[in-house]
Amino acid sequence: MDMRLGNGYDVHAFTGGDHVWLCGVKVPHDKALLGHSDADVGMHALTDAIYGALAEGDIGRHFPPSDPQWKGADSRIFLAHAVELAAARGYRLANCDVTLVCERPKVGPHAEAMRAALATIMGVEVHRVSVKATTSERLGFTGREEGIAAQATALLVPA
Ligand SMILES: Nc1ccn([C@@H]2O[C@H](COP(=O)(O)O)[C@@H](O)[C@H]2O)c(=O)n1
Ligand SMILES: C[C@@]1(CO)OP(=O)(O)OP(=O)(O)OC[C@H]1O
Repeated sequence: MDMRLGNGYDVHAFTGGDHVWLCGVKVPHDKALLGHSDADVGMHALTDAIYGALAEGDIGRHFPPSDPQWKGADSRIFLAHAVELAAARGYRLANCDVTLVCERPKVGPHAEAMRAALATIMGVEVHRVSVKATTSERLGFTGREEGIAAQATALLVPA
């Protein structure tokens, strides 16, 4: 079997609130992210990267936003499903890399907790998981702090 590479991208808009969920970590903030689920934009991008590597569509195909079952859902369900699907196809995660794009909140102080949370959900060692962040130099919707974007890459190898 070949190794398989996937990428994922997601955006969620800010709304009123006092925390955001990012890569499985509850980060205090002066806004929240809007979504059908808990709006964990980083976890959604990573989930899509794994589905992409498997050519298994995207998160909305497996967990339709029209389905009330997923209202307010914990995004760990989605990531765990993608990893289970990979295992069922005979693959395991070699490594993954997530980039969060936002001016605020600052991700650096939470990055190690995020790596640990994602590794636990996926059942892999922490060294296989990277989480990093960039601002967009105050440009565009992320620069205006209207929302957060996330991009992820995942490499699957035969189990
Ligand atoms: N939300 C963010 C954004 C950035 N960082 C850290 O700051 C560094 C500099 O950001 P630039 O956009 O100016 O390149 C970046 O490399 C991250 O280490 C962050 O922690 N949280
Ligand atoms: C995750 C799902 C679940 O219903 O809803 P949202 O939280 O809106 O997130 P999105 O990234 O738009 O992906 C679509 C859905 O699958």
